[in-house]
Amino acid sequence: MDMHANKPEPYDRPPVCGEKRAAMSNALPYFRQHQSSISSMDLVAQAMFIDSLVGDRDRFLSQVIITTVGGGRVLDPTSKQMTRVQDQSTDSVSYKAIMNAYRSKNPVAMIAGAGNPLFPVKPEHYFNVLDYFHITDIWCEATMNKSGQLVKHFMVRYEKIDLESRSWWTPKEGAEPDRHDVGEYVCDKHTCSSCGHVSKHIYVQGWTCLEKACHKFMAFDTPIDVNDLEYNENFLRERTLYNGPGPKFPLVPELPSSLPIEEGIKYGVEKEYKGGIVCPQCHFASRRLDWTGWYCEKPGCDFKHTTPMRDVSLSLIKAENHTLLNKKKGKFFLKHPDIQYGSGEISGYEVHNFFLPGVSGNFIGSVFVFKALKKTCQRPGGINDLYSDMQKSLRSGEINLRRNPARNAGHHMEEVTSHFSSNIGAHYKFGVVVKTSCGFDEAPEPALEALARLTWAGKTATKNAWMDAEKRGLDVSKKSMPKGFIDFNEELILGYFEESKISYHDDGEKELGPTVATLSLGSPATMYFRPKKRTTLGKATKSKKGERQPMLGFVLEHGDMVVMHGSDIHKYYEHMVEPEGVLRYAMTCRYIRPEAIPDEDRRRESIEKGKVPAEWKDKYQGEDGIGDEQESGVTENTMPVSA
Ligand SMILES: O=C(O)CCC(=O)C(=O)O
Ligand SMILES: [Fe+2]
Repeated sequence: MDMHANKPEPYDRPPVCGEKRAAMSNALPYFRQHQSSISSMDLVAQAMFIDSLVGDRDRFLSQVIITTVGGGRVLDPTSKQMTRVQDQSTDSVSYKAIMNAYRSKNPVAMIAGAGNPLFPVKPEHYFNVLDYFHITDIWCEATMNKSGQLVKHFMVRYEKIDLESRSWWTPKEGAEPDRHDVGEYVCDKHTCSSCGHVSKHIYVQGWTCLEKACHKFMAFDTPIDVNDLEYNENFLRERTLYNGPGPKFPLVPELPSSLPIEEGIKYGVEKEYKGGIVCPQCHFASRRLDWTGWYCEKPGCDFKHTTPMRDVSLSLIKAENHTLLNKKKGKFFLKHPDIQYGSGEISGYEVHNFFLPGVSGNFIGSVFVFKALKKTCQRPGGINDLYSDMQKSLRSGEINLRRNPARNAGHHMEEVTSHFSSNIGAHYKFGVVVKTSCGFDEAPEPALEALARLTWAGKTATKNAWMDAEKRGLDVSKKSMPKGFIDFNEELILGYFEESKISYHDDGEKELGPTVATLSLGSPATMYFRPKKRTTLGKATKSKKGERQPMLGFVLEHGDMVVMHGSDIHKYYEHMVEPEGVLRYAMTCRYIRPEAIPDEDRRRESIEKGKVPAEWKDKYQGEDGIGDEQESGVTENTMPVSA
């Protein structure tokens, strides 16, 4: 913000400001796009973000803003600057959205970035909502680029709709500059004798036809340098009577309401509760980072907004399951022929096992899906009770989940994960850094209950994978899939609101042990595995990026557990999970090898916090005591070899 150091203080504060683009997009319905400068709905511009890309004829005045229509520039490899090498197309989404907003007189919210050198005052934050504007002019002009090429591109003139109140981005001291009323100045227009097109007298150098197809386009009476064109003062001073529709959205949105939750219509985890808010105290845009509510992200502001959360009932979960299974046409598996498959029943679960091939002809890992039978969910102390305890622990704050930076941490383009998370036990980082909240000795009971179940599933899967492989004569990698099971020392709890998901990733930090086990609670989800790009596995998608089609996919229902056994799974494959419903939890246990943690303090802390209290270690032994004699009993009649 140094470039603004000598600028005056603003007259007022912006209606909305912020430091993160995502916070602005989350909080403002008219600015949903996370990247481009124009936000549109149904191809009509709703908001325009003006930041560092400004041209010589851009203006940032009190009531008028002139910019180029975004897009069409390319990076010049020598100057490292964005430049135009060809005429701007009228096919771009930006052009169409702006043209449609012009034709329908749609109000456009202007948002200015602190990267804009024309900012007339000193902005306090990076993102600043100015006001609603309407488009008064769109015209084509030509400029000479650095290579001496004449290129045509489009300019837009925006005028503030409310000409009465003083613009906040004018200097605090003195009268409002460039303030004019409708009718005070008029910019003259002329009709082209050649094409009949009417153009305003925009440049001080003289009138010219602005119809880009006309042979008199940009032809002036006297020879001029197109790069030296200046605006005719009357073009800047003219004010236009606005008679278009009112804005679709208020500039400052209201806080999400508790009413639909209290009235039993909503649960408080629907997508509208994952959006951002604008702090009514300081106008700062804040993201929903915490499970329990919104906490103003402006340092020093203590505003918080929470809405209640109702328990998501099992009957809703059942209905969601029904919808998803219908969509996936029943019991859904996507299985590539190179994947070896077997199924059976173990101790209250229907079990499906998939052996994943590596790149040298053998199998490098197994994915076990333990599908909980009805009685496994319904019995006292079963899955349904655990689900209900989870909801209680989250409501009370005993478990606190948070969304953490996934990309560009600390930068104004920072993006956080779609899900909320919390870590227990050893340190585990997988791209996203989730601070360890506590050790297992102080962990909340639902987390320990999940750990006990996952430990059993992990042990059962590890053992069965080998027995099954031997029985079927499959060549499996001993190195990737060790025979013994190593007790877990870490648990990651994830919470998904409606429309949250975890995109393709692998779990494989170098500290990661060979077994990863996840328990699903609540809304159903689909899980997919696909080979990584640089492998020779699977089939390519049509996308140019070289991505592969998924080789394995299945539905995860309430109470199901997935065990991935084999470190090379994370080397050759990535997985993603997409819930279909309003509320889902996933508790994942891993073994983090302390000796591989480079930082000594973290290593020591991981050893300490990763210790599981003895009473929880082998607490769960499957259902109905069937698993009591696991050593001999489980595998006999399970895992029949099938297609
Ligand atoms: O939500 C899930 O079931 C899986 C989550 C996951 O892949 C992870 O935590 O790494
Ligand atoms: Fe994962």
